[in-house]
Amino acid sequence: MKIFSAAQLHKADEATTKKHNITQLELMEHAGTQIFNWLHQRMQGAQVPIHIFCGIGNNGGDGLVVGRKLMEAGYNVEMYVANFTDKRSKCFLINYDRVKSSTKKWPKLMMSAEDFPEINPEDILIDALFGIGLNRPPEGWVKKLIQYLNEQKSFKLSIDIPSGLYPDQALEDAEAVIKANHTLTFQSPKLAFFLPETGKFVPYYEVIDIGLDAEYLQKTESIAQLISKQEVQQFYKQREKFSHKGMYGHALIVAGSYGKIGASVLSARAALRSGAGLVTAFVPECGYEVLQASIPEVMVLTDTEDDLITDISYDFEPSVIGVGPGIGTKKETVTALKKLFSETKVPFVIDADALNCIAENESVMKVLPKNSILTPHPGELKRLIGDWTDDYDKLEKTKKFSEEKEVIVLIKGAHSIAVVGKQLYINNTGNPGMATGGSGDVLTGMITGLVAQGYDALLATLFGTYLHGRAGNMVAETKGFEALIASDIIEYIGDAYLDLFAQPEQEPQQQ
Ligand SMILES: NC(=O)C1=CN([C@@H]2O[C@H](COP(=O)(O)OP(=O)(O)OC[C@H]3O[C@@H](n4cnc5c(N)ncnc54)[C@H](O)[C@@H]3O)[C@@H](O)[C@H]2O)[C@@H](O)CC1
Ligand SMILES: Nc1ncnc2c1ncn2[C@@H]1O[C@H](COP(=O)(O)OP(=O)(O)O)[C@@H](O)[C@H]1O
Ligand SMILES: [K+]
Repeated sequence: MKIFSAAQLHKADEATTKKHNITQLELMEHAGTQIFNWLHQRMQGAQVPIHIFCGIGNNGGDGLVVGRKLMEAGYNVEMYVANFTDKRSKCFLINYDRVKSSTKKWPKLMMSAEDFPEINPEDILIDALFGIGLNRPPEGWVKKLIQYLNEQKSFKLSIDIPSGLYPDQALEDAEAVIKANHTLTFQSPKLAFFLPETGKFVPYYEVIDIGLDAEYLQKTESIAQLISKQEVQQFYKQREKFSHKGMYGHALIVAGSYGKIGASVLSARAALRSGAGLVTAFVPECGYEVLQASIPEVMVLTDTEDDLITDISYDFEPSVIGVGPGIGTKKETVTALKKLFSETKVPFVIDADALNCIAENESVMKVLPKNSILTPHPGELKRLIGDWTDDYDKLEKTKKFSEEKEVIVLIKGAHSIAVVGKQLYINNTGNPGMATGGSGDVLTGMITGLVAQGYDALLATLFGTYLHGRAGNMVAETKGFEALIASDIIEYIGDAYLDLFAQPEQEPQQQ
């Protein structure tokens, strides 16, 4: 799914009204009606008090439409207008009048903190203060209003975006944002929903299709793409009946050091479970028995050193090399990596300590192979590209790094983001249970296993990240978050594949 910027959505709005010969007011009526339908379906006429807080722009206009429709349907509604400026939008004003003529009741005007209403915990709050037109942080009594609403225990529903958040630029005042329980967002989720500093204000959202011009949206290059099941289904390559293991690649996993051999076990097993034809693990001598005993399907090569990797040699042509988990950053390992990178012409998946070795040694950075897939968590990323001021600065710096080095960078996190030059691809699977040691090693193995099978670097990155998160979600369904460990993710890779094309369960048919 495409993620558009505020500017693009405003343009889509214009294109829609022009091309389909409808007015902005009609578009607003349609958007508000969709929100009303959503509420009506859930509330079925329940007389729970609903307080709607409207601003004076089009987001406020949406709130007025919702309020009018709810009142017409007999709901118990109170509407308020936060009158923070006189620059009311045209559609707001028309809807303001419509409320009066339809319901015979003016919304309550709020001019200061003295006008804040009393709210009970069981009431419902609808936030229509600011939408994507926010152009400065809320201040003064408006900020106080946001804080007052946040103090309430009531369920909070934001229209389009929690008020106080910018859709695609850095937050300036985290104390002036509605902490919404749910957000109904128009047409496309906003980039802010997926970034750690702002995503925490959007625990749940749903996209409401308000019918913006499909052709415009299709032609416009979005600022990011959200990768969900629908997208990855198209990546999947079916296995052929007469295929053999030689057709699914031979992955080499270079991982582990004394005390961290488990990292190589996790990566190698994940590569196998993802479907690689053959997997060889290259480990320090001390890892030999551990690997042979724990994964009979994996072949093992060892370094001449017992404790760490010092010279990576092998007697076959790997289809891909996944390198880094648990290898440490000792100088002998750095030297081995530099040699590997400069002498080997196969695709690389580079993770963990291999990234730290690159960041700490300019000479290794210089031989970083083009088209590699780098999978840093934010700590590793910081070592690679330097510090950033906010999430957007982080993305810009990562884009620059990706372009300069010609590599894919997967920034891991709650929503891992693959950065390929200027393009951003946002993963939509995973859960906080996966914040546990070794889950990144599993991901390295999975992406390596996919490249081995012939998926190109970008597809392998996106598909691997999706499956990793989906497998993690399936573990969480049975074990919960806390008990989830990295090995469990591997055990559910198969289920994550099966789930790609699983049909939703059918209701039993009545005779
Ligand atoms: N194409 C779309 O996406 C559609 C958008 N609609 C709604 O329109 C909204 C955008 O409307 P607008 O562009 O009117 O913007 P907003 O409703 O977000 O409001 C911005 C207004 O508040 C002022 N303002 C901004 N920041 C302020 C601050 N910190 N303190 C005080 N005043 C501030 C602005 O000058 C402007 O007058 C969307 O979020 C959505 O709710 C819908 O009506 C239907 C169509
Ligand atoms: N809160 C979260 N929600 C979803 N996924 C998460 C969360 N925390 C971590 N993950 C995922 O778990 C993995 C952790 O990787 P990493 O930090 O490298 O772990 P390790 O080094 O222990 O293997 C990443 O794929 C990341 O996206
Ligand atoms: K809002």
